[in-house]
Amino acid sequence: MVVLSVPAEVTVILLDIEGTTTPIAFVKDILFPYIKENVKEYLQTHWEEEECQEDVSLLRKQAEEDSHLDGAVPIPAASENGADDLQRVIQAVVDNVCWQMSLDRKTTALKQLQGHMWRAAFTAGRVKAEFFEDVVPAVRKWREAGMKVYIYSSGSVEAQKLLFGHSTEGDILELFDGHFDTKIGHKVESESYRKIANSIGCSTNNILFLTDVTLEASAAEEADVHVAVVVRPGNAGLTDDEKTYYSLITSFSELYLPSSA
Ligand SMILES: CSCCC(=O)C(=O)COP(=O)(O)O
Ligand SMILES: [Mg+2]
Repeated sequence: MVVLSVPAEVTVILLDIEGTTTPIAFVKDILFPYIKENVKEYLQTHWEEEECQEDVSLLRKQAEEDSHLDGAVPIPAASENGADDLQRVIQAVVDNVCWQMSLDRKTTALKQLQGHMWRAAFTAGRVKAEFFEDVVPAVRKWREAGMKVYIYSSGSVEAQKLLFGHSTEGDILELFDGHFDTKIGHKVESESYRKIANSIGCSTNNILFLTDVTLEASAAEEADVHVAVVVRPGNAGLTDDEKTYYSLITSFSELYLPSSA
């Protein structure tokens, strides 16, 4: 087995979700279709609720920022002009969500609505999150060795908590010291990793970030965070240069912690 030695200065392991702890297929084949199939009905049922109105406002603001993009879908403001007008606005929100999802956008607005929609599916037990089999045993071992373990995903913190709280391995939320999402900044921006270190109360070089996306690894590395790229079945392929440049692991069990020896 290949072993990657974790530098002694590392005290925090920061984990991506999709493609790292969880198969991309679970997100693409279960979580995302749930949104596409249910978004219209969800909006119609919850439209009058404050949370739903906040989600729509955020999506409308994002749509304004996106107006220069090819295919962008504007969301008009709802007026008092009756049911037809309301249906027109709801349809625009649906089209905007579907357009963003077709590009796999990671906007905070999209992720916030998705998190709220998944709540019903997870809490009713209709969806259970899946993890690669090495994930839970490794996280337990790291914690026993004194590591702190955090999550950093584009999925909203609320969605992350649903995922780890309702999984095929039960509720494993207690295994994590905290969660970060795009509210702290995007995963392809170095500044996000500096802010995460600051929020945890450590230096960036105390963190090891595990992700499947090399753009994220590169941003983290620029902030002096240690990185390893996780290669899982179903993940996007890496170029030869990326394979040479990055430390690669195919299972969390390949990480060797000197402190656990
Ligand atoms: C509960 S997280 C849902 C997954 C998701 O929406 C997503 O965008 C995953 O992105 P990641 O940053 O974890 O690769
Ligand atoms: Mg990922």
